[in-house]
Amino acid sequence: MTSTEDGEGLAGAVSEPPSADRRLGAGGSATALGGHGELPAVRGFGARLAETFGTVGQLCVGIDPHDYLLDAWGLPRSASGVREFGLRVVDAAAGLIGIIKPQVAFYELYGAAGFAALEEVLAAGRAAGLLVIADAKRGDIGTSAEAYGRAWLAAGSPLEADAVTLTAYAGVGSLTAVFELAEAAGKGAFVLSATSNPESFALQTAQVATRSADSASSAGAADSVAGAAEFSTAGLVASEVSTFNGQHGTAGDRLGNIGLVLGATKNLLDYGIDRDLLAATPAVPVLAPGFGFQGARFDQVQSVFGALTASTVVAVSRSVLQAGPSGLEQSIRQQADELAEALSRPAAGVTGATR
Ligand SMILES: O=C(O)c1cc(=O)[nH]c(=O)n1[C@@H]1O[C@H](COP(=O)(O)O)[C@@H](O)[C@H]1O
Repeated sequence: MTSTEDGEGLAGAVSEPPSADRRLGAGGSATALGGHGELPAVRGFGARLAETFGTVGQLCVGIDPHDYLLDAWGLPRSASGVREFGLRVVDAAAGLIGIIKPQVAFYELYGAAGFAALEEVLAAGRAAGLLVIADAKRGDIGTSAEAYGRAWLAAGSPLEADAVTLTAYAGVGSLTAVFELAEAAGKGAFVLSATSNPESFALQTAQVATRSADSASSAGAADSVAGAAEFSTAGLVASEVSTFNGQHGTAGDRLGNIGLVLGATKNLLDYGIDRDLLAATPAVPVLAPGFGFQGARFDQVQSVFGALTASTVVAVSRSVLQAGPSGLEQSIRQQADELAEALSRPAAGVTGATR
């Protein structure tokens, strides 16, 4: 009997079949998630995200305990400091907004004790009813990526979150097992496509050719020659994620379960991102960092994201966290109001920001 069969859960499994495809089967199975018999119908991450947008809005507060913020908050630069920092953000966010995004790097800094702190923050966020996006930016060849998926998304895993950020440098296909595991578990993932940092431009706008028939008819494709389509790297990632959502998920859900990271500081057209195609049902959920400290403003959301605006998680970290523990709640409330106000205005242009 494997540990998944005896109910210990995926995270502790030591002898499993070699591929997620085999584990999950065509439609997924409860065994893959450490359960028994048929997989119970789970609510998709896209559906849960859409509900959150409808009830508490699109703001996401990042939990990024930089050293200087720990100092300013009067907390030690240690695992107990980042634990306390994260738990205070969870307390302040609960009831005001619906999504948090702990930045794993600031916990990993403190090794095993940091991960123990992160486990507590993730659990507290989920217990408070928040959607928790673990910003871990994982990715690897398929078999290792699958283990990352289990670590961050499997029910009962110590690091269980509602969604995880992924990198697709090994190819979007290398993440298939994570996508399938996410779907089966009602979880989500956000794959880096056009990142907010200035260094991203050359790599993510580089043109790549593909002969994938699916890709050729999807987002980001430029003129094609004899079945080959030209994509930017960012556009290819977007296309493949969009294709996955189109072939999976629950019919009728407005949002797919697998999303993209698109930086708010970017002109998405420069990156080969076709917002209209990605917004077609099921729309690709977008995680959008880059507001505040990196320069983007809430009044630019509609111009940057266009048709994707209603599918976008608007993420802020330092610009909220700098308010300190005593001003945190007020700062979150204020930013949530400002964002709601900006999104309620009629859209002006759709050409995108310039940075
Ligand atoms: O995946 C992310 O969240 C992410 C992607 C990206 O393109 N740019 C980006 O800034 N991020 C993360 O979003 C957060 C931004 O923090 P602030 O600039 O303080 O709001 C950090 O945790 C980054 O690691």
